[in-house]
Amino acid sequence: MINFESVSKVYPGGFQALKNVSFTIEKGEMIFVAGHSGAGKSTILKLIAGITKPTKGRVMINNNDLSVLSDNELGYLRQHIGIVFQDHKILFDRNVLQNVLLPLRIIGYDSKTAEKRARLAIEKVGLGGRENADPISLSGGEQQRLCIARAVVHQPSLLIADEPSANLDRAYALDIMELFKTFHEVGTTVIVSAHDETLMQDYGHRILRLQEGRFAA
Ligand SMILES: Nc1ncnc2c1ncn2[C@@H]1O[C@H](COP(=O)(O)OP(=O)(O)OP(=O)(O)O)[C@@H](O)[C@H]1O
Repeated sequence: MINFESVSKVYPGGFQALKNVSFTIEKGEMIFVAGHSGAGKSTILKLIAGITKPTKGRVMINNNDLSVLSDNELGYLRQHIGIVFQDHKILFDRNVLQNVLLPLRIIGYDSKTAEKRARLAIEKVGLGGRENADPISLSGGEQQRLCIARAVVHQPSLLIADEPSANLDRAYALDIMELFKTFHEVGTTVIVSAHDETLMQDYGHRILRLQEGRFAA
């Protein structure tokens, strides 16, 4: 369970990205974070991933206050989180399989198990057969699928995606949402942000609507 308790975030330079925000996300829930550019969506996701810390308030995951965890404890927690970043973070000097293998190498999987899992994840996101492709040869939608394969290859219990459908045609964007739905259906907690709320409407999941760092009325 994720719990934001009166969380504010002021970035160096003084910009207040979040203003006293409180909410709870249940284990196994799928939830959307909506809002215009600059509303604070990425800040919420980065706080959940422990990438940045609140200026005020507490971010709790399974009753652990992220601010007081040691680097080792945070590292352990992140092994249970998969993140799809807004800026992809694909390594273009490695092929599709090598990109997906990377998180497993970091966790320390043996190479045989790692390769088996990576191939399964690639298959799952619809990129089967493209294992040896250079990422640069993939379309935007396929690159996004590669990022999703890399985020889920270690079977995280929490999957966070920051604007995964940005820059994609509507049909591709909806396909990506469907893919997230399949992870939710097997019990993963899934948090997806987007500025286009129409992509979220058909799912019936909760939408956290942000406006200038607060929940919209
Ligand atoms: N590291 C930072 N330093 C200073 N200001 C920041 C930093 N990160 C974000 N901000 C500012 O905080 C505000 C909220 O940013 P955030 O990235 O959370 O918004 P967002 O809703 O995800 O927007 P977008 O959809 O454009 O990514 C923005 O005005 C942004 O410029």
